[in-house]
Amino acid sequence: MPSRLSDAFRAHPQQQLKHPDFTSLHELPDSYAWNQRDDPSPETFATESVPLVDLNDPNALQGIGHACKTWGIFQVTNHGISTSLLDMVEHTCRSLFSLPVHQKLKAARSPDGVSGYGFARISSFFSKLMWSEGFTIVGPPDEHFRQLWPQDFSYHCDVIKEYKEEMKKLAGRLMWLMLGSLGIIAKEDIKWAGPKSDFKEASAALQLNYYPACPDPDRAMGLAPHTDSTLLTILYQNSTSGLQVFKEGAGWVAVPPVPGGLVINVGDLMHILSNGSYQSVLHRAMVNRSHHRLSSAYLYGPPSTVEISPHPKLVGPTHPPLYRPVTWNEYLHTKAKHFNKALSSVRVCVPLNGLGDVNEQNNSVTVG
Ligand SMILES: C=C1C[C@]23C[C@H]1CC[C@H]2[C@@]12CCC[C@@](C)(C(=O)O1)[C@H]2[C@@H]3C(=O)O
Ligand SMILES: O=C(O)CCC(=O)C(=O)O
Ligand SMILES: [Fe+2]
Repeated sequence: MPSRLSDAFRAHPQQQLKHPDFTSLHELPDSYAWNQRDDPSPETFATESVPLVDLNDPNALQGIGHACKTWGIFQVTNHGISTSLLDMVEHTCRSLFSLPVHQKLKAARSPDGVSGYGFARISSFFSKLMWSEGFTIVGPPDEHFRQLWPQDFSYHCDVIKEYKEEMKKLAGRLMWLMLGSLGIIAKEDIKWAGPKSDFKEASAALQLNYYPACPDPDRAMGLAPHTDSTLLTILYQNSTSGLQVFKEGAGWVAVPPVPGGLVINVGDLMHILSNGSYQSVLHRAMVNRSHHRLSSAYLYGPPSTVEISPHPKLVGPTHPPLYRPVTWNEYLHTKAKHFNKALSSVRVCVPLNGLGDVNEQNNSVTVG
C-alpha cells in the first residue's frame, strides 16, 4: 500500500517563509528574538536527568516502562545501529545544509507537501522565527536529492534508505518493549503489527535539522516547544547539546548527547494508545554561539489509515478510554490546525476540574 502520509497536509497548505543565509547574519534580527523563553534561572541546576537504558540489559523493559511513565523520553545504548551509519547520516546532513541557499531552495517543500527543505511546520504558530533549517523526507528522497546534488545524489539516497530501514527495525523493537511494559505482549494485541509482528506497514518521516551557530543564542530558539505527533521518535544528535525537555516540577532539563546513544521520545499517538499512561514529552532545541548542531529525527507512526485508540487491555470500568480513535493522517491534520491543542481536541471527556495539560503551555500565538 503506498504511503499516504504525503497527503496529510493537502488540506492545510502553508505559506512559504523566506530562508535567510544564516552565515551572513552577525546579529540577531528582531524577528528571531524570543522574549519569554521561560528559561531555568542560572542558580537552579536540574538535579534529575533523562533515563539511560542499555538495550542489552535484561531489565531494559522495566526501565523503558518507567521512563515512559515519568519522563516520556529516554536515551538508549546498544541499540544495534552502527556508528559508521550514524556518521554517514551526519555527513549527508552536513553536506545538505552547507549547500548555498539557492541550491537548497531547489528542493523546497511545496506549500501543501510534506517533503523537502524549509522551516519546521510548526513555525506558523509562533510570532518569532526559529534559528534552524529543516529537511523532511517522506518516501524516497530521490527527486529532491537529484536537485540538491546533481552529481552524487545516489550516494546520499543510499545512506538515507539504509538509515530508514535500520530505524524501522529499531522502532519495531522499541514498540514491543514499550508496549510490553504495559502488558501488551501478544501478537494479536496489535493487529496492524502484521503476521510477523514486525510492524512492516508502519509509516515514518525523517526530519533532518540544522541549527547554525548563532550570534545571540540566549535570545534565539532553534526549535520551539512541541510534542511529536508520533508513536515514538528516534533522535540522533551530534556532539553539540541543545535538546531540552520539560518535566513537571523540574522545568526545562537538558538532554546531553551520549556518545553512540540515541534519544527515544514518546509521541502523542503512544500517549493515546497507552490511554494516558505514557507521556508525550514537550521538547525544544536551543542554539549555540560557537558550534552548529545537527540532529535527525525518525518520526514513527502506524500505517496512515490505521485507527489508534486506547488499547482495550488498558481500558476498563475504572479506566475509561480517554481518547477517541484517530488515524495518523487525521491527527496530523488536527495538529496542523490546532497545534498544541490537538491532543485535547481528540480527548473524550474533559475533567470537570479542568486539569491543565503540560502540552498546552508554551509561547505559541493562536492563528487561524
Ligand atoms: C510526520 C510528521 C510529523 C511532523 C509533521 C510530519 C513531518 C514533519 C514532522 C515535524 C518534525 C519537526 C517537529 C514537528 C512538530 C514539525 O513541525 O514537523 C514534527 C511534526 C509532528 O510530529 O507533528
Ligand atoms: O534537534 C533536536 O534535538 C530536536 C528535533 C525535534 O524535536 C524534531 O525534529 O521533532
Ligand atoms: Fe520533536
